[in-house]
Amino acid sequence: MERKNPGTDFRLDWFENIAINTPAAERRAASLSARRSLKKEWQAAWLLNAVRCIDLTTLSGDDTADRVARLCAKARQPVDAGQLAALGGEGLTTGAVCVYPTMVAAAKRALQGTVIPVASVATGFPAGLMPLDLRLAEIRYALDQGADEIDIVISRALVLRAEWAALYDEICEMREACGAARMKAILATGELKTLTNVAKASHVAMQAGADFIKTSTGKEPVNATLPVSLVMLRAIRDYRDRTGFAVGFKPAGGLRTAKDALNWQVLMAEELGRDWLRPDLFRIGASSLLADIERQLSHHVTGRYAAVHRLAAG
Ligand SMILES: O=C[C@H](O)COP(=O)(O)O
Repeated sequence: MERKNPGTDFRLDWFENIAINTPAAERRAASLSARRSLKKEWQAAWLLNAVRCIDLTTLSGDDTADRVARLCAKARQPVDAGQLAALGGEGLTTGAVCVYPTMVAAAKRALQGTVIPVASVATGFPAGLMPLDLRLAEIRYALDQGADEIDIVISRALVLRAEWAALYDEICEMREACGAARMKAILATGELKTLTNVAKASHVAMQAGADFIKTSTGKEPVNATLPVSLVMLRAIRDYRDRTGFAVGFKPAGGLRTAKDALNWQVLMAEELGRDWLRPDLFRIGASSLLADIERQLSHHVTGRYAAVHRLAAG
């Protein structure tokens, strides 16, 4: 996957005066479903779109090559073929799979013959508490194994100490190590304390050349939330207005229900427009979301068959 965001010089003036009004962001996020209800007949299409944007993930201490192979089989055919045909979604795959660096080779083998990218976490995921040279070496290792995309973690301490230039320099080095591979910067928002920090870290990551900004590792006590996502999406919009570059967004961690998949897509559409709802600009990082989407899709298929039978019966 080719990267798109060349980054910029460090521009503190683009974000130093940002101050996010947390209650206002929370109110806006909380009123999402009241403002936008998706028509039932369109829900299956939105759910299928969510599937093609999923980074199907396994990041467990007991991962094995066999588990990764099963995950990849699911990525190739995420929804029952009969259901997909009934809904007009033939050929659908997930957006990518996401694994630890030592599982990349197994994932590449299992995905041979497809164009499904393999994303690898790196840089000492999830905490990132390793010397920088080791974190950079891990990126190079994952690429050597065949990773197409790299999900880096940022140093939370640099955010908490407001060392923005140091954060920028570190992410630039990671960006360079990633070469042509798409780089997603995990902000670990649940550990950044304030929404203002989330906004500022988003700007720094984009200026340093992140192709995506991602909310969470899935390992923090609080993972993806709608208020955090709202703030990140507005930072993406601001960066696009200043530079012309569209940076992608990846909510991740704790997204488990079809309703989550719909809510996050509606938020994206509201803040950035429907054009952003495609795998090169939107991914959902999730290990267990697909099961609920499948369940909900099967209701849509059943509903459609019931309607056809009613019509046939006359
Ligand atoms: O990047 C993806 C996350 O680690 C997935 O988190 P999850 O297991 O809560 O879905």
